[in-house]
Parts: sequence; structure tokens; C-alpha cells
Amino acid sequence: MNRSACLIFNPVAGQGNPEQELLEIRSLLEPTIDLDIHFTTEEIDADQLAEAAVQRGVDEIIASGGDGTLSAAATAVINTNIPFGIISRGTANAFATALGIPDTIEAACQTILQGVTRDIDVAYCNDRPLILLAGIGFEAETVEKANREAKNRFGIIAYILAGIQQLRELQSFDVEIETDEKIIKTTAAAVTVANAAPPTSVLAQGPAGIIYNDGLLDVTIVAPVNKAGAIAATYHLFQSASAGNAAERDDIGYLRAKHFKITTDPVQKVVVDGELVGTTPIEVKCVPAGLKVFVPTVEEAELAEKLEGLPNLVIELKHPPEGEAETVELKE
Ligand SMILES: Nc1ncnc2c1ncn2[C@@H]1O[C@H](COP(=O)(O)OP(=O)(O)OP(=O)(O)O)[C@@H](O)[C@H]1O
Repeated sequence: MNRSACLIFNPVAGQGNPEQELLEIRSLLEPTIDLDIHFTTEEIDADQLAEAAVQRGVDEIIASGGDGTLSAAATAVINTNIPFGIISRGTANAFATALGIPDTIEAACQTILQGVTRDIDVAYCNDRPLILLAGIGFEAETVEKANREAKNRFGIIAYILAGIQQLRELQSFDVEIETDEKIIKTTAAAVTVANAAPPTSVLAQGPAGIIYNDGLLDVTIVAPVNKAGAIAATYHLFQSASAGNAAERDDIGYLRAKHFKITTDPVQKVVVDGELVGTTPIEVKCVPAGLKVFVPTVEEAELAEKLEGLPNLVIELKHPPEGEAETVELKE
């Protein structure tokens, strides 16, 4: 029997050609999955479309767009047990990267076609669903500065430029972080509560890896004393995260718990999954295994080999599988 799914498609996401991208998705998925396609509009967001799909009792929900569309759609699917597929077409694609889902259309569709799901944690931040992270301070300002026009023109560089601009205006605040076990008071320039985070979310990278199915959230506190310290701390987080290590500077702290209450003085802006949502105080609670997501059957391994694209490339297999040619010629 054919599978069926509601496909929620943002027709203005990303820098590609959405019409072409939709054709590609349909040609990959429709031989196996009956698609009921719904487009987001300026007025009707992905969460409303996903909510309606849940009400109709669809078998699967697939969302395609930038992180805004994917997060919004996911929020309506929490605790429904409906498998959720992701086809990223945005600028940063943090959602897919954080969950180890490929961000090319073809590989994302293959992941959905394979039909393997994994239960991942989600969270609520002041009763608003959170899939990736809540940023206080720094991260919040960065998103606000990377506006739509800049994103369209410069893509991911817009975020980096906004980050650098933000560094120049570094402002610290007093923060109180309460878990079920303790209360921590300190001064910080950025506090991030992460359920899952891509490596590009540098300010979430205090611990050595953020595990999205452990029933816990990770808080990273970055507390540089001056601008030079801010640059050094950010760079350290980037490096230690890339190497899979925990941060080791005095001005970086981290802790893990399933429930956090965070207040600041003065009040700070708060970003949840890339959207500016309000200000402190916040309360964040983990919802273990709240979302069932299509994931690749094998973890995306770091590529240990890349040869495609080399001029006049010929690859000779010394032990070819039976029935296959011994020599493969790849020409552009
Ligand atoms: N048909 C539409 N016309 C205009 N705006 C739309 C339409 N559909 C959705 N939107 C808006 O698109 C935004 C979500 O964009 P999304 O995050 O999916 O893509 P993006 O901004 O290109 O990605 P990224 O955040 O990675 O840059 C929402 O603000 C939503 O209101």
C-alpha cells in the first residue's frame, strides 16, 4: 500500500528556485508517497497547516522550507506520534544539521523514503514549543540583526556579520539560573538553553556534544569580561565543538538538567529556534521523546574521502562487487 503524507511547503524560503525544488521533491517522493501539498502564505504559517493536518488524521507530515517553517510545523506535531519529515531549503538549515538529517533535497527525500524514525526530545520555553534552543543576550541580538534583506543577499554570512557587529556592542547582565537541584547566580553576556544545536550555534557549545534524546537540556553560559575575551571565548567554543570537546575557559560554564528557570537583570531579549519571541524571565522544560522524526538509517559520517570533481578522474576498484565494472570514469 502507498504511503501518504501532508507536505507543507514554503514557496518563498531560501535562495533557490522554489518551483524547481517542488518539482524535484515530487519526482522523488510521489512514486512512493501520495502527497497532499499545502503552501504557507504570508498569513497562514506552517504551524497552522500542520495543526490542520493533525486534525485531519494524516499518516505523515513533511515540512519543507527554512528553519522558521520547519520549527513551526514541528511544534504542531509534538506528542502526536505522527512521523515528521524535514526537507531543508533555508539559509542556515540549523534544524536538519542539529538532528543529523542531510540538507540537500535529494538526500532529505531519501531519508524520508527509507521510513526510519527516531524519537527526539523537545522542550517548552514559557509554554512555547522549542526544538533547538533558546538564546538570551548575544544570540538573540544576532538573529535580530541578521534581517531578511541581509539573509537574502548574503546567506549565512549575514549571521556571521551580525555576530561580529554584536561583539562590538557586548553587554553583560546578571543572571539567575534555577534547576530542580540548585540556583546559580553569575554575570554573563550570553546564556543558551539547548535541546539540540548545530555546530554553528557556537554559544550553545559548552558541553562536549548536545544530545537530543537524553531527556535533558544543556545550558551554556558565556561570560567574557571584555571584547577581546568575547572573541577568544567564541573562538574557543567553535574550536572545542569542532573537536567534540567541552569548553575549558574560566569565562564559559555549562550544566545539564531537565528544567530551568532563568531570570536576568536587566531584562534580556530571548530567541527561540531563531525567532525573537520576547524577553526574560523564561522557564524551559524538556519533553522527552516528544517528536518522531525521519532520520537517516546510518549517521551521516564525516567524509573521509572526496574525489569527485578532480580532473580526468578514474577510480579503479581492486575488488569490485560481482557484476560491476572494475573501472569507473567520472567526467564532468
Ligand atoms: N507564501 C509566502 N509569502 C510570503 N512569506 C511567507 C510565505 N510563506 C511563508 N512566509 C514567511 O516565511 C517565513 C519563514 O521562512 P523560513 O524560515 O521557512 O525560510 P527562510 O527565512 O528562507 O529560511 P532561513 O531562516 O534559513 O533564512 C515566515 O516568516 C513566514 O511568514
